[in-house]
This record gives sequence, C-alpha cells and structure tokens, in this order.
Amino acid sequence: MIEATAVGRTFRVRGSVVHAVRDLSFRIEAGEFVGCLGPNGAGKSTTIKMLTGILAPTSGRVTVAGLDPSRRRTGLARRIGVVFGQRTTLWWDLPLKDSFELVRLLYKVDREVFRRRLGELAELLDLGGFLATPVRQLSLGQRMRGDIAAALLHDPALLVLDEPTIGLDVVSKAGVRDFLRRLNAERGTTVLLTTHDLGDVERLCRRVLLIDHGRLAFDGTVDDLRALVPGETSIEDVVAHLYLNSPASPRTPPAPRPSGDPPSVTA
Ligand SMILES: Nc1ncnc2c1ncn2[C@@H]1O[C@H](COP(=O)(O)OP(=O)(O)OP(=O)(O)O)[C@@H](O)[C@H]1O
Repeated sequence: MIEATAVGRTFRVRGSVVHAVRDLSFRIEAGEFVGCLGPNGAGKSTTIKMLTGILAPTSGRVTVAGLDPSRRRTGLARRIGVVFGQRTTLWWDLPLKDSFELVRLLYKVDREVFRRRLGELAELLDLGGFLATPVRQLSLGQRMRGDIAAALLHDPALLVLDEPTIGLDVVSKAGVRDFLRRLNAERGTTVLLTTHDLGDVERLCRRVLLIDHGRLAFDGTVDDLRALVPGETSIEDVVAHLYLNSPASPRTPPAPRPSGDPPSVTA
C-alpha cells in the first residue's frame, strides 16, 4: 500500500539546509494499522506530507497505492483519505452536511452511495446531533469526527491521520479510537497515523515506526519497542528514554516486523 525507498526531504532556510527527512525506507501492507512516533521536529509531518503528495521528496522514491503521490495527487486523492488534526478540511461557515455534499461533488461520489455511506458514518461517529451546525460552531471533538467522516466519504483503502486525537478529552479520544479500530478491523482500511499520544499507540497500533532526526529509528511492534529499554515497562518511560537518548541512527527491532496479517487490536 505504501512504499518509501531512501526518501529524503530538505528545506532551505535562510541560506542553510534543513534535513527534515533522511534516507527513510519502509513498506506498509494493505490492512495494517501503523503508528508513527517521534519527538517534535523529528520529521513525521514532513513524511506524511510526502506520502499524501503535499510535498515532493528531494531524494528517494515514494509510492502509495501504486502512484507517485506528488505527481498523481488527483488520482491518489480518490484512493486515500487524509486528516490533519490541527487543521480542518471542512468549510468553516457551512453546516457540516453541506461540507459533506461539497466533498461528494469533489470526489464525484454517486448520490445513492453517498447517502448510504454518510448514514453509516453519521451513526458510527455519532454526527446526527450536529449535521446542520456550521463547522465554526463545532467543538474540537465534533469537528474532528466531521473531518474523519469527510475523509472517508469516498471509501478510501488508506486513511492517513496526522495527530487525530490532539486536544481531545478522554471520552472524545475513546470514541475516535474505537471508530478507527473498527474501520481497520471490520472494513480492512489501512491506517497510518502520527501521534504524541502513546495511548493511541498502545490501544490501536500493531506496528510502530519511530522517526528521530528524520531517520527511521525503529520499526516493530509495541512489545518490541518496550523491549528496547530493559527494565522499563511503561511505554511512556520507554519512549521518553529513547527520545532523551536520541539515537539518530537506525536501530534494529528485536523481532521481525509484522507481516501483512490482518492486524489484531490490543484494547
Ligand atoms: N516548510 C518548511 N520549511 C522549513 N523547514 C521545515 C518546513 N517543514 C518542516 N520543516 C523542518 O523540518 C523538520 C521536521 O519537521 P516536521 O514538522 O516534519 O516534524 P514533526 O515530527 O512533525 O514535528 P511535531 O511533532 O513537532 O509536529 C523540523 O526541523 C522543521 O522545522
């Protein structure tokens, strides 16, 4: 579903070069649920932007659903859904349902298919109470659920989310997590998310990619990640230890990474 080979991305900032992502290689198979972790500034968002065609790599090669994202943005948009937790893709002044109708038109979703899909998503994400509310009046949790629904109206095979639970209270977070878990388990949608919330990782992600200084520092299961720091059992302490000791060089996971088996969920 996703293949990144020796991908790099630099930015020129006031005459000097920032290496946001360096020599990043990984594959994500259809049906996986993968979490991308890393300290602030590690290169996670830059990676997501390259996978979704917003940025082109300056070196290496990316394919998503068989397409080069930065060259085939329109074709890719039909196959993937994208949610940025810190930014909405909805129309601020329109009622949520009108935003959905615009998404339907943009993605050319058949009216009947759209009606059925929106009905399912509205039920699963509990949107019924605010479909007629302008987006600017929604709470963050409501807006996030609306954004997730908008990203899924065209039924993409891959959902990419950049910090989908940021700023959500525990109940909203649980609702979003439960929805994503079911989307992956029941519909087989491949999910890749970035997060700083280790609860997302522990509860959802069968596989973790840890990015540090723009490089892939770890690729394995949550249990593999825990095993990297003997004596630490809490995932937060393990990750804090890894960030503080900031390796910036590739680590090898203690066990092989999961295959394309359907992911199982731990909570
Ligand atoms: N458009 C840009 N121009 C210049 N530098 C950039 C740009 N986008 C990202 N960077 C730099 O690239 C590096 C990686 O940034 P990125 O946003 O990918 O990190 P991140 O892991 O998503 O961080 P956070 O967890 O804080 O969101 C940082 O040093 C950042 O300052």
